[in-house]
Amino acid sequence: MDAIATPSPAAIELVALTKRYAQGAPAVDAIDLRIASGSYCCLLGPSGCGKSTTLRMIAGHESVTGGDILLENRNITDLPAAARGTAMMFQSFALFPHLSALDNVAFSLKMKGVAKGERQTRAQDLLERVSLGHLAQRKPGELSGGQQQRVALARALITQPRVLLLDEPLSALDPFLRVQMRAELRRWQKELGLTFIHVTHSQEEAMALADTMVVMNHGRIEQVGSPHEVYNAPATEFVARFMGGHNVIQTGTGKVAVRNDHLQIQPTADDSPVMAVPGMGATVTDVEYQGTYVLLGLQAQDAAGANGVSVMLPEARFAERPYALGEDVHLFWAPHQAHALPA
Ligand SMILES: Nc1ncnc2c1ncn2[C@@H]1O[C@H](COP(=O)(O)OP(=O)(O)OP(=O)(O)O)[C@@H](O)[C@H]1O
Repeated sequence: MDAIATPSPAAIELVALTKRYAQGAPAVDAIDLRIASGSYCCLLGPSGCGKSTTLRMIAGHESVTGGDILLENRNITDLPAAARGTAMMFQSFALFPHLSALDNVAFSLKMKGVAKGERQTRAQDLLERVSLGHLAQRKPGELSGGQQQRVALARALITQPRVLLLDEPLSALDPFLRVQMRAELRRWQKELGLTFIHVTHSQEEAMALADTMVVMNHGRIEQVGSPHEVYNAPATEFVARFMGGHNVIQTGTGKVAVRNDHLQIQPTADDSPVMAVPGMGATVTDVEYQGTYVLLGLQAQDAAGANGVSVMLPEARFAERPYALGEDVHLFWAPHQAHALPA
């Protein structure tokens, strides 16, 4: 007997979800999205693209203008935040400064009328789980940024959510701690087996964390895919430019995106044939040493005219044959490394 393939229920499904604040373009414009259960999803995009509004609608902190939100096939669009099965972790952690870590974590159980003994036991268990059991009596001001983040996580988890929503959770931390806490978030998500939906404007953060990246622009979704898929085959010019590390080049048959480590250069004086592959002439305008590689800025003549492009050369390759400012070069790439972009 043939089994009918039914996709496993998405943790979260958005159907034509729309938010309009006032006249003008909607902040979120009829987006459709399925987020797999137990996955780490990052909503990514520039300021104002609608990613926080999307997260707040999922959380129930923002009303919906149109469309639906499903959590494991249950329509939660009109449910109050506390009844949805989601929990939110905020940028500044939003901990109560006058309460101990334990009381911060137990707070929502107190609001629900759970008896003191039980709520303290559950809060202590969660603090142990994030390795903070020994600091349960400290106030937030007596904890490091990373420790505060763990308290915030424990506080979000105490309601036993199916989906954890994180709004720029790392942006208040200094760069060193941010990278460290990023690894912790990823580890927690895997250990807990929960679905995380994390809003960020940082491509690097999304690439490091996500199973699925959702790149947004002007209230719409430009691309959904794994970091590898999005980085290696940007679907649009916006994605190619926003992700960075790509050049958008106008060829005779349309625009293509080529990663800057996939562009190759050769001195114009060198007679080795490069004509079989797409390419063009260019002049070196910038040489930036970056450690493991050297980033060259070039002014190239593509089909649309002068175009600034960048080429990343491994340090050893540059050392073998350094390029100087003002030098004329051939710029070329392998056809399979160019991704056609829609006009
Ligand atoms: N309460 C509000 N009232 C009116 N307009 C709003 C409100 N909140 C957001 N907007 C507008 O909706 C659009 C999307 O905002 P949103 O906060 O979702 O973007 P974002 O991608 O999260 O940006 P950021 O990274 O700056 O937070 C923006 O144009 C913003 O100005």
